[in-house]
Amino acid sequence: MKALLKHTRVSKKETFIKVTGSKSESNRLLLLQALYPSIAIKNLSESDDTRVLQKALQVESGLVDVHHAGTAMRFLTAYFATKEGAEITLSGSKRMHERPIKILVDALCSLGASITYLKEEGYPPLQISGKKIIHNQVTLKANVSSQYISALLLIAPSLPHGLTISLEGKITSVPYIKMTLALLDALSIENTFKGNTLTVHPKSNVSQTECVVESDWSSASYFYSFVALGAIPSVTISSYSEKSLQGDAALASIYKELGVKTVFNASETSVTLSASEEKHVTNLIVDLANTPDIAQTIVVTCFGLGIGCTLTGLHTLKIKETDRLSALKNELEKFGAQVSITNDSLQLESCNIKALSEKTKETIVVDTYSDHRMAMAFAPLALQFLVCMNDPMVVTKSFPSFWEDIQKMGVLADFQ
Ligand SMILES: O=C(O)C1=C[C@@H](OP(=O)(O)O)[C@@H](O)[C@H](O)C1
Ligand SMILES: C=C(OP(=O)(O)O)C(=O)O
Repeated sequence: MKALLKHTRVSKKETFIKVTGSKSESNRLLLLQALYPSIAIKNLSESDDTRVLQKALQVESGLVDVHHAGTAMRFLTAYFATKEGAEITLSGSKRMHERPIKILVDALCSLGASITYLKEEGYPPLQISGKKIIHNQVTLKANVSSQYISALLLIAPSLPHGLTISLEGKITSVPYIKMTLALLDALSIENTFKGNTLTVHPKSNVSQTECVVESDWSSASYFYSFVALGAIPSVTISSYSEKSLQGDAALASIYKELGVKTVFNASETSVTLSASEEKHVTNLIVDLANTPDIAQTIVVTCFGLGIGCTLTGLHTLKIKETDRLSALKNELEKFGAQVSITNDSLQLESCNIKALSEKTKETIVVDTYSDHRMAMAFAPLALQFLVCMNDPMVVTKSFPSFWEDIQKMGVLADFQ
């Protein structure tokens, strides 16, 4: 399937959008709910990744296919490995079988788990026989993916002696680790994070607790981009609060530099994004090691504004849904951008975007590489170029109503 993106008129009145719950918070809470059924969850994410995890948690033996869902793959590996009696084949999409998992598998096996590789060593699919784990000390590398660490933290309180995790190397995507710990705190599960050591105490039950998931900040990034590129003067999105567990809430300060003002409406738990009077910077320099999922949105916004950017801390992008650094370079160059990449950074040169969009008469076909964020990050360029999106339904991985919601931003997807 393809989608021809049409730029339509929008009413200048303020518009409102309800965004589904954070997929990171939802997936953590679902895992914890499987361990402690007294937890109730509100505003659960409607993403494919959350649905896949929810369904997988019902399975006791046999095949579980998580498709493209990275957190589901990593969290379920730890969950099934420590669930006595579980006999599971855990597989995923072709890309999932290229996303490394050895660091987590080695950590679990050192604790006494039984996990074997069914194809290539270090990668899914996995054969897991759930065991009672009595060890409580583990060491692992922390510079590849924080998901391995969150996976261990989530099952840690269910182990008879809890778990002490020693992290080696520079810790990546730290806010996601802090989110996991904050959710344990919310359930009164004792934990500490000191230097490179994480400790979680055992907990046999959790009292009845209702957890309300904040809406997804990574999904909010696309509205920031639309506002920055002048789609609409202002949009209010819910349900968000100033004190967030999600690292991607850093969007508010990053997009201040890109000309978008953020106002939190505390009583309505919403946030209003509007074009600010302050001019945007002419070159954006930002380290995204804490917020890898908004890299694609930011670079495309900078291109749409005609400004340059230097993004660093991108070492995890190569092992996500696709190699996001190469994908960004390939697709931005189709629009006439000048992009250079290394293993952990991206540099975009400034350009005369008005001249570029006026002289480009042909439709630019954007490939999405089975990556929801490629489709969503590039969609705002339909305000300036004729864009045709290949495989547009990839968005359902995190944001199923994306194409419907962006009609309010003046972009209509004509599916063909
Ligand atoms: O724990 C999580 O919910 C996530 C952690 C991050 O992964 P890495 O730690 O691999 O960067 C992020 O990119 C992913 O979308 C969600
Ligand atoms: C990287 C992502 O997800 P995951 O690693 O969970 O597949 C993402 O949603 O951008």
